[in-house]
Amino acid sequence: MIRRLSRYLGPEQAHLLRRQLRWIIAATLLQGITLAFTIPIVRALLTGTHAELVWWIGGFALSAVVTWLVDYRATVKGFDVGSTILDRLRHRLGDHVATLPLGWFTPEHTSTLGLTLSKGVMDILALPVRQLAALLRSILVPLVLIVTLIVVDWRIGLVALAAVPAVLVVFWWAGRLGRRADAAVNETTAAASDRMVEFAQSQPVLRTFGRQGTAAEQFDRSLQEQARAERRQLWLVLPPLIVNGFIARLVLLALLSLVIALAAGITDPVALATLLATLPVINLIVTPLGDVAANATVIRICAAQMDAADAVLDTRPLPEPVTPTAPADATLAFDHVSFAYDDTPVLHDITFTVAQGTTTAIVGPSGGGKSTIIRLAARFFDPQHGQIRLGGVPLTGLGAEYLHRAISPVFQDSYLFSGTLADNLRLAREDATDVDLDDVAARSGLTEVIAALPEGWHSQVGEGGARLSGGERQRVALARAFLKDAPVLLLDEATASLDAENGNLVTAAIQELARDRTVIVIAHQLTTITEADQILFIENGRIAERGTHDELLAHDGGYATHWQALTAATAWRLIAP
Ligand SMILES: Nc1ncnc2c1ncn2[C@@H]1O[C@H](COP(=O)(O)OP(=O)(O)OP(=O)(O)O)[C@@H](O)[C@H]1O
Repeated sequence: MIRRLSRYLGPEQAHLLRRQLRWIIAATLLQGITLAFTIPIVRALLTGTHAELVWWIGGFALSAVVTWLVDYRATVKGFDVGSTILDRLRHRLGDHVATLPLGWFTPEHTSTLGLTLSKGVMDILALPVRQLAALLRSILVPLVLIVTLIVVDWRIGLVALAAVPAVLVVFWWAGRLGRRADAAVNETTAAASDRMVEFAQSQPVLRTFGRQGTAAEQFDRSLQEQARAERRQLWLVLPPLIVNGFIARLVLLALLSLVIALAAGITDPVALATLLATLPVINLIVTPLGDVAANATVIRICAAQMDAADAVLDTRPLPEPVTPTAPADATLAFDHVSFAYDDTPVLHDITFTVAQGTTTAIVGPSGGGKSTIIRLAARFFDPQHGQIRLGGVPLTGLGAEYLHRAISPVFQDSYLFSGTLADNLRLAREDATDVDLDDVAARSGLTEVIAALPEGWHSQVGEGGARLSGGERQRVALARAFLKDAPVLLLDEATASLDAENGNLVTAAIQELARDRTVIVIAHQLTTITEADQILFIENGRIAERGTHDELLAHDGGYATHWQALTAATAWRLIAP
């Protein structure tokens, strides 16, 4: 655990933790010594002189003041470590996440990451700020007092010492039992927050179709699963707490019985007073021993959050070449590529070439693997088998910078950041002038949209572009691609959900954007398909057929059937109004 905290602090700041540990150990040892003064004070009260009593009380007071000062110092150091971890861990997680493959950002990972960055980091913070000192106190203070007891009467000291291994076993047991339950709680909490976001976002669709009930049931079910996991966690935490309390009481009973038995055989008043003076110390040993299981529970919660943070930090970024190689041209080639999401194979032995400046349309039934091909071309992931090359260079040898410079992706879910319209476009090219912005706006059908907005280019688009319509968001995404002016265009032509006017505008913009570029497009528009230089018909993760539109129609296979369905659907849409 200390090693993991040091890792979060980094090599330059790890000394802060070592320094804090030294102060905590000094404070807890001093606390034990201060409490040990109880024995001579009680003995002096019962049998000593006034001068002796004053002397011991003075020693106690001095020790208490020094303890308080050292403890204060340890607390301050704890806050130093805590605030450094808060800052560094969040930054490290942020920096690392920025290097992860784009394919890592599934809804499950992003909601777990959100929990780790908020609640998780705060739980980890509790460790240096509070919990480390509490844990060391519950172990070191009893140990100092046990040593004192051994000095006073070795028999009482040894009985107290015998309790230590039993309590340590409980500590280990509490940690082990709870860890399993924590994993279930973390998983169900992430799932519930996922459902909650989905439930809120899907309200318009659900209400339109009168299906609030179904989604509410799903949301309710995930909350119930979360509550069930939390109940189970409570049940698993309980047995070690009960056993810990039982051991503490057993030790107290054994020690009290021993003191009484020993006192019965003593006649010397000073020896008797010394023996009775151990009674308050015995109580001071047993109380912290009884807190060990509770401490173990809190530490375990911190450890579970550390596991979640480590899972992110240990996710490997895609390998980057030592010396990136520039692509010779904009020809894109898939060479015997196979790919699986985790253990589920999705693409099998995909081989094709998109010559520079040509368009390849990908068509096929839903779930066949079309989007996965585009994601691989944008290097969201690396394929498990085969190679993808741009301008003769494998994507793994190209390096992120050459790749991002060469490729413009325009996907269905192109994200807009909360900020102004101009900010969103300048993501594609920071130094774009106002004239450049107006130029790409005209080419992507954005000019009227901007004219209609109260603050024009400086209008806020809202989180995720919520203040723009679907068609307007797509045109912004296209304008970004125009501005970036990359030689390769990866496109998901999702115009089906747009109205006729928006659909035509977007299609026209796409056609202009595609001119003279290397294009892979998941095609839905009939003209995009018929005008493509090459069509790949993807079915069940394989290239089932390939060729031009006329060749594939003549072949009269899966593509021809797919085409008939597409044209029928389009004709129906045109006639229906
Ligand atoms: N991130 C993911 N993790 C696991 N499986 C995935 C993931 N993305 C897609 N899949 C699965 O991979 C298969 C191919 O999906 P893909 O999105 O590539 O198909 P598609 O042909 O583009 O479908 P559509 O036309 O419906 O968008 C599907 O079975 C899908 O469920």
